[in-house]
Amino acid sequence: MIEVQHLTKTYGHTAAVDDVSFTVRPGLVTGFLGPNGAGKSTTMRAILGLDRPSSGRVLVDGRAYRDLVAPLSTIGALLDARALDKRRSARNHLRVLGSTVGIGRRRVEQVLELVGLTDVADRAAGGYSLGMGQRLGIAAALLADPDIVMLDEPVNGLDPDGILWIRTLLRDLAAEGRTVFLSSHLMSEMELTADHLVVIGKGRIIADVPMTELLAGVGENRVCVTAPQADRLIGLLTSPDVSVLQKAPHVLEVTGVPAATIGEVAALHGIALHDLHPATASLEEAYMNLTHASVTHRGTPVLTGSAVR
Ligand SMILES: Nc1ncnc2c1ncn2[C@@H]1O[C@H](COP(=O)(O)OP(=O)(O)OP(=O)(O)O)[C@@H](O)[C@H]1O
Repeated sequence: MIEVQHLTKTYGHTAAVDDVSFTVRPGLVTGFLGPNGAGKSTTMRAILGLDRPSSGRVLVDGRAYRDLVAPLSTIGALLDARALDKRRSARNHLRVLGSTVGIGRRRVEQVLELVGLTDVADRAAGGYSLGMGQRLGIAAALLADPDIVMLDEPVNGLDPDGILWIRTLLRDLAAEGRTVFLSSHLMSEMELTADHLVVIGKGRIIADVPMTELLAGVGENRVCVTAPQADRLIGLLTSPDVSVLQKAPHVLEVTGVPAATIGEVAALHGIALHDLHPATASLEEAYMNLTHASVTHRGTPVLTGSAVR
């Protein structure tokens, strides 16, 4: 378990993290989300004792990181996959890391196999692709078979096969009763991987909720309808309590009427429906709603056509 208690970290006059409290529980995959600069890495660094909190504290299995008896087998972490000696091979990197805590060569070979690096294990890590480097970082995090796994952007640079692999791995680790905590900007991937979410914006916690609860709160009361005669249906559904959004010529999103009622109205007027289902929100949509006010680094739309000239 990881317990973050009233954590504040300031750099100069700026609070990177401001009175943040949450608990990461065993047996679940907990996702850590937030816009760029929200404070995710700062929080993760504080968990590992790499940054000293300005106030508050972080406990890992009940102790501050520096007080852990066996830190590597308590929490395995990947914060920055590039932070390693680039001249060293993956095999040597893991052997050196393992030797500091009595981990033998057999376990090194096991994790190399687990992350799919056995074939390239003797090549210098400096020549690895981004995805291979990530795999090596994940191997290092798992080396001492830790109870808690914490990964900052683990899917960064992984190919589709690698993304599926890490998703399955993290879900399996949680199913074994371990604590899994990961950050990612890939909402679709987080939606498939995490059971619980902690969302941070401008250094403060915006949400600390089960995934199902977050998604249920957004999709409520909306129904997707596909009908070739969508225009006729709009006319029949229009009322002060109902809003109809035409998402495509034949596709409507209706709020305020149950799917069954829409089906009955359509049947009564001989309107064919090609599809009718309650809308489910995506994590991306829920996340955008939550964090809209907390985005500090926003791009501007690309201008096209006459607007450029
Ligand atoms: N060493 C530092 N010195 C000064 N400011 C820092 C330092 N580290 C982080 N910050 C600031 O703290 C804030 C939070 O940064 P942090 O890296 O924790 O965000 P993040 O959520 O991990 O962002 P990203 O998604 O872009 O990785 C940012 O405003 C950042 O500029």
